[in-house]
Amino acid sequence: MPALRPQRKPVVISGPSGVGKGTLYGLLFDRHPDTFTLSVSHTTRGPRAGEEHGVHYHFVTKDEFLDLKANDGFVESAQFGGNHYGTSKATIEEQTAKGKVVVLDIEMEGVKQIKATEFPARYVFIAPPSEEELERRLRGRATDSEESIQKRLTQAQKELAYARTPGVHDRIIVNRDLEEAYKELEEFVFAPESES
Ligand SMILES: Nc1ncnc2c1ncn2[C@@H]1O[C@H](COP(=O)(O)OP(=O)(O)OP(=O)(O)O)[C@@H](O)[C@H]1O
Repeated sequence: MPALRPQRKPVVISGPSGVGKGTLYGLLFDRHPDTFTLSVSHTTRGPRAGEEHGVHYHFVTKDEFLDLKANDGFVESAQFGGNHYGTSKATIEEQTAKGKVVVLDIEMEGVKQIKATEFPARYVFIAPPSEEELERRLRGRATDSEESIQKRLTQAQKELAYARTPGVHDRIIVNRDLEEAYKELEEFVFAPESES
């Protein structure tokens, strides 16, 4: 690996569901222990069994969430199934201050929101080799219903179209061969500022 220290600017990773984002940054975390950390979101939903406050999410009340939002405390936020979710600026700053490179796994609307702020970040999009292969991976994962797979594929088309907009992403990585895609991601996150 390069002797270079990674830049500390947070890395925003996006891409369609099932493309392999989690697999790729999981490898990054395994192979570079203590270098990276996944951003911890805020949510108003209740914790599920085994979920810990401050580890999986910052669990907050709706009032706390809305207060933080009104005070411009989030780089991005959204509502799903009646619950609020958001990435707080303070959380990213605290994690960065601990010496970690914060990785944010964010969907397209969140990417648009972060890009509309002055928040310093590097943007990488993970693309599938083809829509057929994306469908194969979603099915192979065997975690989704048919309806959910169809929804994810429709959403994927929108994400791929947005990702083609010039200037949105600093790097687009096609996840065909996992090791090759991993090498590209590693090279991107370790590149000196001027190159990324
Ligand atoms: N290069 C690759 N070749 C073949 N299969 C892959 C590759 N990368 C990832 N996969 C497989 O594709 C499936 C989806 O990967 P993963 O769950 O990491 O996607 P994701 O983008 O994080 O999805 P989500 O956004 O829904 O969390 C997994 O079963 C994973 O093992």
